[in-house]
Amino acid sequence: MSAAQPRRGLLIILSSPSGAGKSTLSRRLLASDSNVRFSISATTRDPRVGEVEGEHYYFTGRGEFEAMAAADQMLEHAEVFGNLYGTPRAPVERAISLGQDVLFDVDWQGGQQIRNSSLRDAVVTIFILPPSIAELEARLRARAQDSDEVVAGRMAKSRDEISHWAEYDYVLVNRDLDACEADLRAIIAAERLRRDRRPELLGIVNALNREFEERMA
Ligand SMILES: Nc1ncnc2c1ncn2[C@@H]1O[C@H](COP(=O)(O)OP(=O)(O)OP(=O)(O)O)[C@@H](O)[C@H]1O
Ligand SMILES: Nc1nc2c(ncn2[C@@H]2O[C@H](COP(=O)(O)O)[C@@H](O)[C@H]2O)c(=O)[nH]1
Repeated sequence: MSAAQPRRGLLIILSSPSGAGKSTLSRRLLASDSNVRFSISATTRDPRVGEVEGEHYYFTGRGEFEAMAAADQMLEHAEVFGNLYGTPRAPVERAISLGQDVLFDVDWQGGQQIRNSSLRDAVVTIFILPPSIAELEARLRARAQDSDEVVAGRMAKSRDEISHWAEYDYVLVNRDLDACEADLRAIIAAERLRRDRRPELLGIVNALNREFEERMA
């Protein structure tokens, strides 16, 4: 890696139907990997019990949210389950320019928008499947943070979210949490290696091409 080109962080995107385990996996990863930081989204949804402003989300009104989006301050934004959610752009750009990897918990619409953004070269997308629909519902109910009506709404949307699985680079099944976390770490380790080796590989390929040209001269 040359001094003129500092290593850029990865954008690691996690998507899944609601309740498959993105937040749980994110918490585990963030607790043990100091080079990953979480992208704190803005949302118009009401805070759940225990959710902290600026830690879990930036809780905003619709007007404020729409003004940020109109000012191009969001890397992506979408309506999910009747609320607006979006990723503030500046913290992500700052973190990756410092070489930190950024973890996103976003729905398929957010995943698509980030994958199509100017940062696409550094994006790694991972979709988390539940082992079954019955288990997905059981997890949403066991989390005990949403009303029956909200759980029903999220279950109704889960098929649509799952239909986007093949758009992702990697797909994991979160049956056993420890095993799924291990797979997630393995993906991140491999993607870091791929990014870190790229400058060296480009140098080697350039040298090989020069050699071809010398032989043809
Ligand atoms: N492998 C697992 N086995 C059993 N329970 C799990 C597993 N993974 C997560 N859970 C539990 O399932 C519930 C939902 O998980 P979590 O909140 O992480 O889902 P999520 O995908 O982030 O949902 P949302 O999209 O609604 O934010 C939590 O109570 C969590 O403890
Ligand atoms: N497109 C985006 N989706 C987001 C963002 N932040 C969260 N989400 C997704 O919303 C649902 C519901 O989240 P919850 O916290 O209300 O359970 C879930 O699928 C998240 O992945 C975002 O910034 N952009």
